[in-house]
Amino acid sequence: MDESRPTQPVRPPGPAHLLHTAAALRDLPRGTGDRAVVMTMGALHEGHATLVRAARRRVGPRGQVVVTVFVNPLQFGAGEDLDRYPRTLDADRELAAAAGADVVFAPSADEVYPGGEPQIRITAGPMGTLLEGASRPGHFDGVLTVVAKLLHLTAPDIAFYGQKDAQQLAVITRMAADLNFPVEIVGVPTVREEDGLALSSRNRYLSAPERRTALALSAALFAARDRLAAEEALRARAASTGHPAQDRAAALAALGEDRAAADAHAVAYAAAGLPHGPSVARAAARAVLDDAARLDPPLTLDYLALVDPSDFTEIPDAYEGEAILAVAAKVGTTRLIDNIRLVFGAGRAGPTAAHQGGTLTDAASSDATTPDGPAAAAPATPPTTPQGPLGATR
Ligand SMILES: Nc1ncnc2c1ncn2[C@@H]1O[C@H](COP(=O)(O)OP(=O)(O)OP(=O)(O)O)[C@@H](O)[C@H]1O
Ligand SMILES: CC(C)(CO)[C@@H](O)C(=O)[O-]
Ligand code: BAL
Repeated sequence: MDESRPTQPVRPPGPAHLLHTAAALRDLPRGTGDRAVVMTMGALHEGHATLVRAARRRVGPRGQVVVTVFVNPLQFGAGEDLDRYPRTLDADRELAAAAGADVVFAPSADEVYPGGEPQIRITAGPMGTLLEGASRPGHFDGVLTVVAKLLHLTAPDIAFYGQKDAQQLAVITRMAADLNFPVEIVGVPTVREEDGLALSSRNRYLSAPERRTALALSAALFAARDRLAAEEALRARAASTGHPAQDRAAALAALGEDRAAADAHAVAYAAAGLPHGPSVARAAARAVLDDAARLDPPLTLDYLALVDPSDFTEIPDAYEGEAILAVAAKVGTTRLIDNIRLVFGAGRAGPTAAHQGGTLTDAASSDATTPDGPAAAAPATPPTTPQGPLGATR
């Protein structure tokens, strides 16, 4: 290879190459580097762009980035928003190209399911029946079936998915490992609006008052994270003095903490040495969601769950390690989800965040210095511990 030859650009500037058929995709030359895929349902936003940039960065100028745009009927339940889901292919093509995509693959339903609904499907197993799977029966079977098909059609080396859809990322990671898909699955931290709302294509359904109410989802998660941080600090202070109850006032003053009820809870637990974190985190989040249920328009909670990232079962109070606090709720007719990663017990580390042009990106650890940086670039987590979503700091 002649190293002196320029390697960029691999694609002339302009909209990404648009392909509609499996045959056209099969004929697409692979180039000399890795191929990455970012699967979407379209109506692209900065969250998707972040995935595409992470993919481009990972494969480099010689690699190839394919974005799929397909609103998969199989993962929508009866009465869900399949028909009104936003379709904005021209704008998607522009956004994908600007973020570094070479190709947009936008097949029709007939192209993906030429024989109609497939008789044979992938099942998501027990994890697929919990949380999102409980609220949307069959959803993850539909997701995995189309993801498997799109992996076969696009034949990538690496596939990128957002941690905003934490359970989806977990079941896809599991499927790739359990069924020996020759692809690396990479999770990308959640991108948020400045005020905390996780970017989502469905946000465009929200009226201004509904959007204000919808802020309660992220606010609830941040409340849990902050309450946990305050409680940890109190416990550390109490432990360092050996007289927890007497030091309560000093500890609170040092922390600038003034929410009496939660403080009392934290200090009582600290003094008694009881298991603490999970119940405190749940209560803090629930308080915000309860308030939001009284707003106009109200938030209608579907679930708030604090789960083990390896199987999405609820964690016990004595739990230590990483957990996912996940929420789903409806505002008006719009159903939204969000989550953050929390760490309990000895392994607890402070959450971090990074700014990016009016959006915030949840970060996995203090070394996650760029919005879609190390966490996105890191290899996929082992199959039994899918990358959890991340504790956002605002
Ligand atoms: N805010 C976000 N941050 C990071 N990744 C995201 C974000 N929003 C979506 N993604 C990821 O983009 C990919 C495509 O998702 P999708 O097209 O369903 O977008 P969406 O915004 O989640 O849409 P919806 O509102 O329908 O849930 C998924 O891997 C998803 O997790
Ligand atoms: C992974 C996916 C593209 C499958 O339709 C979809 O569930 C999504 O956009 O998250
Ligand atoms: N973003 C997950 C796809 C869905 O809600 O159907």
